[in-house]
Amino acid sequence: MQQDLKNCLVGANEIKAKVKKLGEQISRDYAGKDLLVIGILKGAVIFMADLIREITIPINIDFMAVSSYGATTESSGVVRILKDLDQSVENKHVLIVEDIIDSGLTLKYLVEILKSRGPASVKVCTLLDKPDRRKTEVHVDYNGFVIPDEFVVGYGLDYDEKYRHLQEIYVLKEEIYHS
Ligand SMILES: O=P(O)(O)OC[C@H]1O[C@H](OP(=O)(O)OP(=O)(O)O)[C@H](O)[C@@H]1O
Ligand code: HPA
Ligand SMILES: [Mg+2]
Repeated sequence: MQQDLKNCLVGANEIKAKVKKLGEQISRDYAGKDLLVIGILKGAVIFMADLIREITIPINIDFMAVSSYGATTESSGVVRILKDLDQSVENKHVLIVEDIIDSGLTLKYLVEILKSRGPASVKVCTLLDKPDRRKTEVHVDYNGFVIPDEFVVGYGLDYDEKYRHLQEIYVLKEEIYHS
């Protein structure tokens, strides 16, 4: 496992401090509003669990599962909904929580779908942003870390469903996905 990783990009303490800051910001911005926080499975599961515990206002949570990466480091471009929300977003303020925005294709698809369902607003919170790889323009409201164009794993992020449980964010060695 350790031998598959090139270097640690974001350490556990740095993540913790950033998540706390994002939680505080979200709590301030949505005070007095009806907020539904939507975690995008599976990648966002760890970030979502930590983030919502730093939010100090009442919220509801729900999850959607979508997938466009399999055993690859490039988006297939086809975003599939594997699990939809359990509730309506009509007239609710919606905050999408993602682990990473890379090509932007997943987020663009999600924002379009959710906006078509009549929410009061749709905003986006991501832990990681890899702007060099964008294939489509997307707006991000809350952003943890801007990262370089490298494939990363850990803290929810996978390669071929592995490494999600790592506490920190690592760059994956290229030989792992080129072999
Ligand atoms: O900006 P993009 O290029 O669309 O990439 C970002 C998306 O890719 C990953 O999901 P993935 O399809 O790997 O599913 P997973 O969360 O279950 O790993 C990640 O969790 C984001 O949802
Ligand atoms: O760098 C990444 N790592 C893991 N999953 C991802 N999905 C898009 N980009 C990435
Ligand atoms: Mg993935």
